[in-house]
Amino acid sequence: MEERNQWCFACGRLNPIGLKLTFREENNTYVTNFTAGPEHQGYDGIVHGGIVSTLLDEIMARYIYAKGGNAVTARLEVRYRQPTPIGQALTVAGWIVAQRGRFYEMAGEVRLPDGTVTAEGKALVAVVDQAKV
Ligand SMILES: CCCCCCCCCC(=O)SCCNC(=O)CCNC(=O)[C@H](O)C(C)(C)COP(=O)(O)OP(=O)(O)OC[C@H]1O[C@@H](n2cnc3c(N)ncnc32)[C@H](O)[C@@H]1OP(=O)(O)O
Repeated sequence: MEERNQWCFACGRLNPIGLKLTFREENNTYVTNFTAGPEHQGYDGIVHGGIVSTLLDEIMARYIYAKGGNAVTARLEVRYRQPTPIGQALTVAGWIVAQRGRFYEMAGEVRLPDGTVTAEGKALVAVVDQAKV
């Protein structure tokens, strides 16, 4: 395992307050599962929008990282369709929409166990030199 970046807030195994996400690829889609707790909420029972945004940011950028690129998010847009509840096993998925040189146009979504999409993401992910990350 690579020793760098183990304190990533979203995926680092050493970060004691991180989300400790793990990932898999299914049918050209990058996927993680996450169950938010009260420490991740804004309003009672509702996942903080910044955490939802983090989940989407991570799934989209890390897909390009997993494919071997030093990926950073250049632009991120989140549509919060409905409140995302804590205490439910969320599925977060991201996929490539298009590639233009070293920029990837990405999309993603957060789903409840019943398939309801609570948030949608769009991102532009850039591949940069290793020295920059
Ligand atoms: C275990 C490790 C975990 C791995 C997964 C990590 C997931 C985390 C994801 C993140 O959150 S990364 C942190 C948040 N993102 C950043 O900190 C990125 C900060 N921004 C940059 O580093 C640079 O702005 C960037 C690399 C995105 C682009 O700078 P460049 O110098 O490479 O691009 P340049 O300025 O030469 O522009 C090239 C083209 O891209 C366009 N461009 C640049 N930045 C853009 C941008 N932000 N949005 C849209 N377009 C952009 C720019 O207009 C131009 O288009 P044209 O050629 O058509 O003129």
